[in-house]
Amino acid sequence: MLAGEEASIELVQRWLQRRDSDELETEENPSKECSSSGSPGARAGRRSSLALTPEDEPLVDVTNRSPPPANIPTALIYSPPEPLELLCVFPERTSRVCAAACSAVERAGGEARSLRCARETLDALRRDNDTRVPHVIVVDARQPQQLDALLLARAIRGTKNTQHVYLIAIVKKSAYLKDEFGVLAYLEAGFNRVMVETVNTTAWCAEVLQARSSAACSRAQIAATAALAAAADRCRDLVAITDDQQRILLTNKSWCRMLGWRLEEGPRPIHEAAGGEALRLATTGARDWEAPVTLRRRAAPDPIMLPCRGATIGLTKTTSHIVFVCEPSAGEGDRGRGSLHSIRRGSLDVRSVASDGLRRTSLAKLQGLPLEAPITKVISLLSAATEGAPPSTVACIERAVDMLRTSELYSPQMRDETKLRVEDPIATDLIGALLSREQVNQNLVYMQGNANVLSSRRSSNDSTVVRSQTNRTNIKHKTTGQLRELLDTALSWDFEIFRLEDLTRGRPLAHLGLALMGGRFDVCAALECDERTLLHWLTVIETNYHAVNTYHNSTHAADVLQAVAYFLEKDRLKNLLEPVEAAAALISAAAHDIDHPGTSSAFLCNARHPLAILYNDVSVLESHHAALTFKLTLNDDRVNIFKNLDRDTYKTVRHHVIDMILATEMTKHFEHLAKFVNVFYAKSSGSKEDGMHTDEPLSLDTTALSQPENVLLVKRMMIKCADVSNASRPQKFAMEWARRIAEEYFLQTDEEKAKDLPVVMPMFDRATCSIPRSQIGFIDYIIIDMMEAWAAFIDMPELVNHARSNNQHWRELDEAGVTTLADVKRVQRQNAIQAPPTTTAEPTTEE
Ligand SMILES: Nc1ncnc2c1ncn2[C@@H]1O[C@@H]2COP(=O)(O)O[C@H]2[C@H]1O
Repeated sequence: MLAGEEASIELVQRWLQRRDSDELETEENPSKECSSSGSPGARAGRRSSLALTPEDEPLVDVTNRSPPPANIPTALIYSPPEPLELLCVFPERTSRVCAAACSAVERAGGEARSLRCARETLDALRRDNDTRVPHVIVVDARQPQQLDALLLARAIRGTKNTQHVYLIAIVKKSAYLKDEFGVLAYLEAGFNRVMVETVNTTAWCAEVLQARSSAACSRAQIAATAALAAAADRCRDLVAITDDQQRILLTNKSWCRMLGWRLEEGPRPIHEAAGGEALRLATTGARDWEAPVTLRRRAAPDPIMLPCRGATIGLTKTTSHIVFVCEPSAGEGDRGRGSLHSIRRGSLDVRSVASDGLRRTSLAKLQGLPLEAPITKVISLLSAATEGAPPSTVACIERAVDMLRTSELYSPQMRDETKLRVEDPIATDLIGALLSREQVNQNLVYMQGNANVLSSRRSSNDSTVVRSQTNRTNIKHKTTGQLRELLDTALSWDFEIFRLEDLTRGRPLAHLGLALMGGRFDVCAALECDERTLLHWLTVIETNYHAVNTYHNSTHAADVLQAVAYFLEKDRLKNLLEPVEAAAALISAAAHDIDHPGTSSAFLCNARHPLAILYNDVSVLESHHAALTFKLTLNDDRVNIFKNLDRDTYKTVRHHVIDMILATEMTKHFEHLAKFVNVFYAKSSGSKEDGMHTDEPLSLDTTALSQPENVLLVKRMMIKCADVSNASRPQKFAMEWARRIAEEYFLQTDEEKAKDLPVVMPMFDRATCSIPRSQIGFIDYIIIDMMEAWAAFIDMPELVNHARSNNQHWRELDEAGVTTLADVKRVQRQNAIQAPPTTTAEPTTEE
């Protein structure tokens, strides 16, 4: 093998290893069933994979979803048949399990050898590295005091040329069954599979054959990638490949030679080397482009400008790599080619211009497929409009098309973020944590043996189910005079929610739910269920909120339910929603934060909480709230408010409830808001690019309500606004909610520090955080825009008025030196906010 080839293979391998370790953070098993046997295999496929699930096949490319998938070189990925090589590491010389594995391999025509300790194993791997790397290594993990299997797996993975080796850990059945997430520690250490000890040779035979095939496939993929890297090395074009963060991972020899880089250089930001239009296109989400690039040479002061062709690669919707291929001019390459293109003055997005011959051919082929999405049509129309248009119009349209091609069409960048960052770090912390997932620290060092880093404040999912089924299933609703009087005001915006909390001894949801859902909105009629079932449902839902949470408890659920009920009474919604849709909205509100642990999704991801593993770090809490709502509802006929619905209606209600609960995820805040504004507010033609921040007044246009998908936007907006309506309530309520959420944030920070986890909102430290300033930021950046849009839609100006006046009040408190929880409590006391003690009403239980 040539020295350069070796270097590039090593580079690729390092790069694959890095990718693998990144993936470990995010691609764990989606379900418990998978975690025991199916998933390790699937994961093994993924560890070094360039592909390859059916939905990733090239067909995706033609649907014009962005970014485009790689043109996967499947022809390169083949695995020549080769005899199976097994290495067993068993401390016990006479192990019957080891004997069974070895005899299975011999039966399958392969070769097996066994070693007794980690040192021997690592020595053998290093010694035989180029000649005899086994396909499968089986490690005895049953006696940690004799052999530390996890340590050995890590060491094996750290050895050259072992990415494709299939690692199996052998455990005792009792250990395997003891902990459903126990396999995670093994997977993290680098094992592909955890297997219960067996002396059955047939079982071993099946196991090693599968493992061999997986190892061979993985080896073939690595070899194919190395071949592509070697091809790149032999090109005269300058090639660089970056990751999604625009850090250069791989460069070819021409790149290194011309720019003075070394092949083995680690990841570096592309902007250190390149600039110009090509970089702009690459970083704004274009899929395929040709544009000039400026490249900086280390040895020369002046940059060079070259034509560059590029592509954004991604096997899924997200970009994984960006490829730059820069064409050296005659004087700059090794040898002149004589047919070099001149650098284009303007940029050319290959896919947006129909004059490209190749593309026309493939388009012609694709036109027969029924795959055209509206966005494809829009892009085609815009591209057609460039024909014969003046250059400034072409440039405008090209820019618009670039933007349309990004997958983040509705996620505006926070233009004011810099200002916010400079002005107020507390607001930056809060808004950053609410709006982005980047707070999740993917590089956290895993705390070994502590896969179950549960918040001490949360109860486990399963235990909540049991609790809710066994307790209080037969509650009779008795209201005292005071409570009845209070519930009579349930449809006013200054409803005394905290008084309800007191009067019901922390069980406001069942009482308010019964009054609103059972009473005013007659959810029972809409769902064809009886009131007793509704009461049982409300009770179970309420029981599964954590009373210990200061904010995310059933009082918050009741508050959101009350806000949704209030909104539903507005003419616009009264005339819009069917009874069953109103019922779905109320159900979503009541259940939208069920089993909330009092910590954020980012916290759960950082702590590798089972829910984060289950939901792959995506919409963790919201997915859990929605799933648990249905689990609890369907589990028990006495609770099942949907039991009488026909199949179609049930499906509709389920769809609405899930959609609304998921809409409460704050990372999608601007996406939902932008969709709502774009659909229901007409923009003047002279407005700025994104319409959201234009100074032009927007005028309400409700004609789009005739389309059901737009009604969905209204429902999402309704629950979103209800969810954070606390900041648009009269001052005394807003203040108490702010105190409660701040306390919960502080507790999260305390817990993060205690457990040595990354701190999601470092400014939210109880000793130093200014609560008024957090509220000013929250209202300025989250509340005002949203409430303005919603208030105009449902004709409820007080939403904005309260938000503004609360903002003003927090500013005054800030100026007066109010900072901590104690300060806020003092102000509350001074204002006599808290209601005087009241006699409590008992919802009585009968069994
Ligand atoms: N008054 C407030 N101040 C700061 N953050 C808030 C306030 N009200 C709601 N939030 C945040 O907004 C989020 C909305 O979704 P969650 O209920 O999951 O969690 C909520 C809090 O994190």
